[in-house]
Amino acid sequence: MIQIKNIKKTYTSNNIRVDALKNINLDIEKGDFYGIIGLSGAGKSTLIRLLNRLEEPTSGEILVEQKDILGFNNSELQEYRKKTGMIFQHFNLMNSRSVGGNIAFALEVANYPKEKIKPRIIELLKLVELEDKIDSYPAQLSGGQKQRVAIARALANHPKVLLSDEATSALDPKTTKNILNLLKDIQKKLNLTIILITHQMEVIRDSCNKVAVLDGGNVAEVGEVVNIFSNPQTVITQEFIKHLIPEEEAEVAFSQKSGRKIVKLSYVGVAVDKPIISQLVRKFDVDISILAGSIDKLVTSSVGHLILELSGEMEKQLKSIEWLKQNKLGIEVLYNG
Ligand SMILES: Nc1ncnc2c1ncn2[C@@H]1O[C@H](COP(=O)(O)OP(=O)(O)OP(=O)(O)O)[C@@H](O)[C@H]1O
Repeated sequence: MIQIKNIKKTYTSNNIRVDALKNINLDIEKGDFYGIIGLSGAGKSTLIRLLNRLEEPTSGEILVEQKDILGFNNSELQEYRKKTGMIFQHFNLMNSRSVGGNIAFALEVANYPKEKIKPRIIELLKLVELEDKIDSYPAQLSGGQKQRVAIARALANHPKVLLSDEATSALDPKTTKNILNLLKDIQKKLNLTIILITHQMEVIRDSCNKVAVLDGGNVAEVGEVVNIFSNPQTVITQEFIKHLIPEEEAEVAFSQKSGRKIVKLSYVGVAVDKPIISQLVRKFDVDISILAGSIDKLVTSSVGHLILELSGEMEKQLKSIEWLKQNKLGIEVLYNG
């Protein structure tokens, strides 16, 4: 649905040159909930601003449904923007207008038929479960409610794509989950493609099926969230994931003893059900202690991590590790005692 090809963006101000995006290639399919994660300065906002043409790239191509959006004339661009909704970290609501008035604005500028505006507002407020707030003003709403209004406004003109620029970053964890659940529901109901940028891996975990990790203007890693979570390839991705499970590291540091090995197993989906530990004990006569464990419930599957301490004869420990590798479980030796 969206192809980003060889995109480069260089800013130059006061003779200082910043290569914000160096060479970005991404393929976003219809119906994806596509996450773009990166540290501050990685180029996330620049990329999303290119997608709705608030910025122009220095070079490269962006195709949306096979159309080159960089070649659009004014009326094509206007039409494209109608079909591309956007939500922001700070909601960007007009304080002088009521909830209904904020949504009406998006419809008015798109020349929506006057008599259909009120029914459309009611329909949108039902979708975001805020029908009773139609006459309230933004100042009377919580952060989560404001973001719901912003979502309703972004959907007013039946967009095909919704761009979310750190839309949950100003919200507490519980409200963040509510908003992500709402976005997932809406995506299914309306068959939307959502592109979400964030600096939080838990947001990716709780909402996206695919993710691109940006680092210094490049794509460090890209793929299905389940693959990236179970087997992150780059240090930057490993760091993002590590932040979700800090307590495991403390356990490992605390448990290091000579003659024992500590391994981390990663397994996906159905592998969660396999009796791995009992098989290991029976086959190799090793002793196993579980130091830590977690299951990340992703949108498409689950990824489990187990941190095990192996003890007993060294040869049996080594054979156990070999067997785990052969069984195609992700295995990393964290401590080689
Ligand atoms: N208008 C601009 N003029 C000059 N440099 C800019 C401009 N906008 C962004 N940059 C620079 O481009 C780089 C990427 O910025 P961008 O805002 O895209 O990153 P980001 O990943 O969204 O960061 P954050 O999470 O902090 O918003 C940064 O070095 C930033 O300073």
